[in-house]
Amino acid sequence: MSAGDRIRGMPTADRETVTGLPPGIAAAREELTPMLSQYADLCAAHEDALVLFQVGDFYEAFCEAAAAVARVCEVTLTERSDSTGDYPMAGVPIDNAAPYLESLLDAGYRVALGDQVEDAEQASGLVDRAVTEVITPGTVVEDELLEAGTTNYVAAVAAGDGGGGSDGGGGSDETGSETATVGLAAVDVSTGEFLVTSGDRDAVAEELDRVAPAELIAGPNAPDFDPSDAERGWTTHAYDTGAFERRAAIERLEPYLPAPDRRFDGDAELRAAGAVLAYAEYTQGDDGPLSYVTRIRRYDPRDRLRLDAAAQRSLELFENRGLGASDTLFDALDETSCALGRRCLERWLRRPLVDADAIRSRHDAVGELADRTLAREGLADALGAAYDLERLVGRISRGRADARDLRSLHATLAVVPALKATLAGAAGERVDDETDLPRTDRLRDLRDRLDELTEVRELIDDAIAANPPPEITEGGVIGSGFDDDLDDLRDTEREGREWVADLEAAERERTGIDSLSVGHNQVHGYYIEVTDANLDRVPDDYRRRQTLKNSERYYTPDLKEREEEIVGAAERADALEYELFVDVRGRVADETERIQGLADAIAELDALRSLATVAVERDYVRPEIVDDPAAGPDADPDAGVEIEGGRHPVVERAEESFVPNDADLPRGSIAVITGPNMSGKSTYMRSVALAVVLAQTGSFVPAQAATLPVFDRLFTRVGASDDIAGGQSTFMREMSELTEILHDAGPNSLVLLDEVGRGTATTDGRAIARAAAEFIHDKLGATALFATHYHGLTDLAEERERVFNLHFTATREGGDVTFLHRVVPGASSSSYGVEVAELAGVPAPVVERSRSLVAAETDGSETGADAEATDTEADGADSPTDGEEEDADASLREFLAEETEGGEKGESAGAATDSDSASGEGSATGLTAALRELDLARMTPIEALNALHDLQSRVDDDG
Ligand SMILES: Nc1ncnc2c1ncn2[C@@H]1O[C@H](COP(=O)(O)OP(=O)(O)OP(=O)(O)O)[C@@H](O)[C@H]1O
Repeated sequence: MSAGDRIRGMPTADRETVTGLPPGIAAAREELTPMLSQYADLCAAHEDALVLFQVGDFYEAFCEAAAAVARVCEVTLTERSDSTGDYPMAGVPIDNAAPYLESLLDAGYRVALGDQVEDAEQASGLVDRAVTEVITPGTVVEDELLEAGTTNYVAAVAAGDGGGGSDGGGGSDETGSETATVGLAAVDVSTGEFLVTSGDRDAVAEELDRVAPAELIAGPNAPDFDPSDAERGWTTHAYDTGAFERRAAIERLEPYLPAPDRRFDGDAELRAAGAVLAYAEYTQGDDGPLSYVTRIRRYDPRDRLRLDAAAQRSLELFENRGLGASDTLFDALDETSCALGRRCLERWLRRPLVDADAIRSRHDAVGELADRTLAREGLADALGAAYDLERLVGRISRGRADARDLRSLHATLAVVPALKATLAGAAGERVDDETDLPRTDRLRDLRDRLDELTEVRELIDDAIAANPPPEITEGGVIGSGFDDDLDDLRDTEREGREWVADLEAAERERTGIDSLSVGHNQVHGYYIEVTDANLDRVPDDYRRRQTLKNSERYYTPDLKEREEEIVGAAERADALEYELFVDVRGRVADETERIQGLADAIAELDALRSLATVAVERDYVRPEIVDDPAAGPDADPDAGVEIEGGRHPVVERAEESFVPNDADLPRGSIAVITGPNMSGKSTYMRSVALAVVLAQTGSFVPAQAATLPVFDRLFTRVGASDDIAGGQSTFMREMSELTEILHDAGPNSLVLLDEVGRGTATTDGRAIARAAAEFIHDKLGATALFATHYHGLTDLAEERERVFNLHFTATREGGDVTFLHRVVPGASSSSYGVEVAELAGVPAPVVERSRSLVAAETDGSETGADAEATDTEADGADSPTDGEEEDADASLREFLAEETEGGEKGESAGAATDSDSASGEGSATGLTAALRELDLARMTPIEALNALHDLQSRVDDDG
């Protein structure tokens, strides 16, 4: 579950009552004890957050906030009583806070951690506390709260000052409009990745879908997005409008990059970037700039294949709408070995490339790795040992890394030499005879970027113990031999302990008391214990420390001296270790940029290796990328999609015998695809779109051969997606998606339309489908695949130059239909809807009756047992009657209407194979009248069933 998922459905009222200062505390504010007064101050300073306040080993909340914590975290509500009154209190253990924090985030809270910031033992009076971190869905950095190998962004959107508005945020008329520029900035606080872009409202909305932030902060006058946030999986928080002001943004950005106002494309980007940084810093405890945010990357969404949310959803790139929730394209591609690679692959798939050379460069590398089995395997082994460097370096430079994190960094650096050697052909592999370097530029470049960071590795190796404890303040984190002073202290401590260890034997001998023992406890330290029976033999230099029931405990001046030496040395050693550790961590943090560079190289290498592994194991082929027609005189302006033996990358994993299909779509052409239900139309269309997405991501494609142009946008209108949450009817949603396509598609777009128009009455739907297809062909010039049950649409092939028909076939033997899943030229003649209904378990009487109605309608126009249509038949032989096009799947109502008007259907005299067709017109007409009289809207299911039963008996009687 992403952090964004967690906050869906959070009732707003809940949040309002318990963030900031709880009313119960506010009411008693004047008389609070100093500690609760400190709590009240922190709450008042964090109005949007629920404050958890450190008291000893617990994080506590009070009054209404306590009630919320108790409810959400399912902990007991207790009470704190002091001289000023009783206050409800609830707490969670600091040591095991993660699951409770997760519950609070799940419930939609932002949580401010009010930690003790001075040592309780050193403090005179009240311990100082401060908010060290505000945990929010988009800014969590705790590993326990983040999913491995994913990104977690907080984003900000800001309006520019276009429209003549003030510095505070811009003119409201302009910024609300669809064309005003909106800035978008997003940061992954756990890794430091930072993205900035801008565009009109729609472009930014689309980009937000790709970024998929866990949390969004919106500046003044920033547009509202539709559909709403909740549906898109993030939550929107208001944030200090001052942070969106131009001057404040510039000041905020200056420590990160010089002259920020010249780095961005316009004011809106600057404001969004400044605000998101302000928010990120605020959540990290306002300790100043986040030094690991070193790569602020601005980009133009047009530099990537644009895939809107509908396309991402319907192509099931990251989420599967069906039952097998993990069957997504990403899953099919993900053979990465480490979190860095996984995150990189996800980024690539969210933003496929549009530059032909950049695409080919990825294909080159994938090809080389696909050829080099040994290298692939060697890399997988080495990469499997790599930790998440991006998050590690984030923690290191935030000063939150412990010694184990540094060891993890070390372990990752330790694999770099192996990665380089493997790329250059270790294990006796022949790579490049002359250079011993990878064959492709891309892998050579990657090899150069694999920075071994030898000094950092050696520093950690020398400084940090091999198996350090999780705490960094209690010693044991620094290895021996690193610091002379520390070694001396440890020697002193060790010698002292040895002396104590020997003391028992020495004293037994000196005193002659065999039962004498030497021990230690937390309160009294070292002691010599003598039982009462031997007290007369206690020497004079023994000083009494403690009296027990049957014995006395003593110390000697020597023992005391040694003890002080041991304790002193241990304390100083712990303190020195901490200092040394912080110093080492700081020196490692100084190399943040280099470590991030290495992380990028490892990530890319793993992503490429994953693509190569998939290519080999699933038999993908390198697609040939044809140049953009604008690229030069050699480019073929019509070069379109040519796929031989293409497969659907996800469906083929579930289907044992997937049937490969070809696709030949010149640029600007429209394939109208007809065929029975369940025959494979949607799967086919998606296979083509997924081949495009895969190719532009840098992957090979599931086919025998493929030549593909570079598309810049991909649109889909696939399936009926209900939008109940968004309050839109299915048909309304369908039409708004269609609107977007008809507005924005162009010659470099690929458009998938699946059964457009089916959400409304057949006549209207058919008209809309046809008009849309004509518009796409005549005006937009986009390349399109159009699956439809409106067979009339197949006439377009005769009327328009670049429209052609494809259909899917099935065979029928007796009553059984077998889908061949094979696409062939021409249009189909049958929908086999009744057979699919039967497969789905519709009761036999209804199936039989439907069959007889269909037979009556077609009246022998079917060709026979083999339902496969010939081209002539398909492209027009099912000629319209009364000037109307005929649909093989015309609804029952339409059929009945036409039938009573006495319309004779079909001109061919071929006999239908189904025996029911013999039931003939006479009985069908009588039944029709009976059917027509039924008032379905007023019938209960039982009445309907009875009516059906009557009708059936009449058929039997007639029969
Ligand atoms: N090429 C293929 N090889 C094998 N099985 C396939 C193939 N294409 C589709 N299928 C199987 O057939 C099922 C139905 O396919 P699909 O949803 O594409 O049909 P459709 O023609 O779009 O149906 P409808 O018109 O009802 O929407 C798929 O779930 C898949 O299991």
